[in-house]
Amino acid sequence: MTTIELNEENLPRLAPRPCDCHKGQLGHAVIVAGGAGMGGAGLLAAQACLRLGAGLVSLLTHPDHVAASLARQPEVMVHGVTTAAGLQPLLPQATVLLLGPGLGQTGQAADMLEAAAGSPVVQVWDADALNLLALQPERFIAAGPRILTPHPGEAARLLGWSAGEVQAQREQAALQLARQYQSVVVLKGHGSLIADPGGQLLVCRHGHPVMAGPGFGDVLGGVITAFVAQGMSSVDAACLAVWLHARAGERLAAQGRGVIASDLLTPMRALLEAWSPV
Ligand SMILES: NC(=O)C1=CN([C@@H]2O[C@H](COP(=O)(O)OP(=O)(O)OC[C@H]3O[C@@H](n4cnc5c(N)ncnc54)[C@H](O)[C@@H]3O)[C@@H](O)[C@H]2O)[C@@H](O)CC1
Ligand SMILES: Nc1ncnc2c1ncn2[C@@H]1O[C@H](COP(=O)(O)OP(=O)(O)O)[C@@H](O)[C@H]1O
Repeated sequence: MTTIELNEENLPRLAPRPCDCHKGQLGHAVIVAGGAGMGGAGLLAAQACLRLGAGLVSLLTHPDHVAASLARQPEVMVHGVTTAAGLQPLLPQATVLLLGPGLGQTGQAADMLEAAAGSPVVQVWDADALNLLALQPERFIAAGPRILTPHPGEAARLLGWSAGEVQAQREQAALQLARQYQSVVVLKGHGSLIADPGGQLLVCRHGHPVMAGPGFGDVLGGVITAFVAQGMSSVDAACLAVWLHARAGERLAAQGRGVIASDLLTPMRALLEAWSPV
């Protein structure tokens, strides 16, 4: 097994925007996230997606979260949705989907996930989408290409292993997940790994323990989605997002404990602009 270390020699770049660029060329990310009590997860993902350059971002979330989300981020189009039927009219607008942050694992969440899985666009599966997939893999076969972003606990559920077993053999776990689910996989945690079903494996050796807090994964999901929206391949989007996210965490490390996930947005944008000027 050859593991490629992500570094500035092999890191992909976003293409510069043409001067007549308009938002319709930068993708429409539809994010299905934020069940009862977890509105922040979807909002963090939506903000990150918007801040890393997606053309349009729609957040489909529990109705309880609509007003707060709009107040915090009016550029995001926020819809209160709790059923698969409510989701259907919005899905055809998507050029990329992000499914799962804070979604919950209720029957309605599963129905919404099943409806979204039928979309032909690239689908980023995170958090509760992964937990639901682990419970009923045969129900949630995606119509479009899929990127799975498990942390070690979610990876364990998907593989039927323990989290300890995943951590003891992270590279095998990432490759096995990519093969088993025929998806690009980002196995998160210290030394995040990116695997594809063909057996390609990359590792990011950046990042910092200040990132051990709520919502850091939700932000990563939003960033991957933003890069797919802007035309990157799934593997390139995953690599660039993981690297920027980890490097931004390192930049914040001097602030010590209490760095929060939304703090990543400013340094990630600065790093992206240095790496891939607009
Ligand atoms: N503001 C919000 O609304 C937030 C909502 N969240 C949502 O809360 C739900 C539950 O997600 P959680 O991730 O908290 O719970 P989980 O039960 O999925 O994961 C926690 C467990 O996973 C394992 N694990 C995770 N990372 C690990 C690592 N790096 N090394 C070893 N083991 C590791 C550990 O066993 C840990 O106890 C998800 O839907 C998530 O999206 C979270 O994202 C936190 C923020
Ligand atoms: N100690 C650490 N070193 C490097 N990266 C970390 C560390 N702790 C957390 N991270 C990163 O932060 C993110 C946490 O994601 P996740 O566990 O899904 O959080 P949440 O569900 O709260 O959003 C992952 O991208 C992970 O790689």
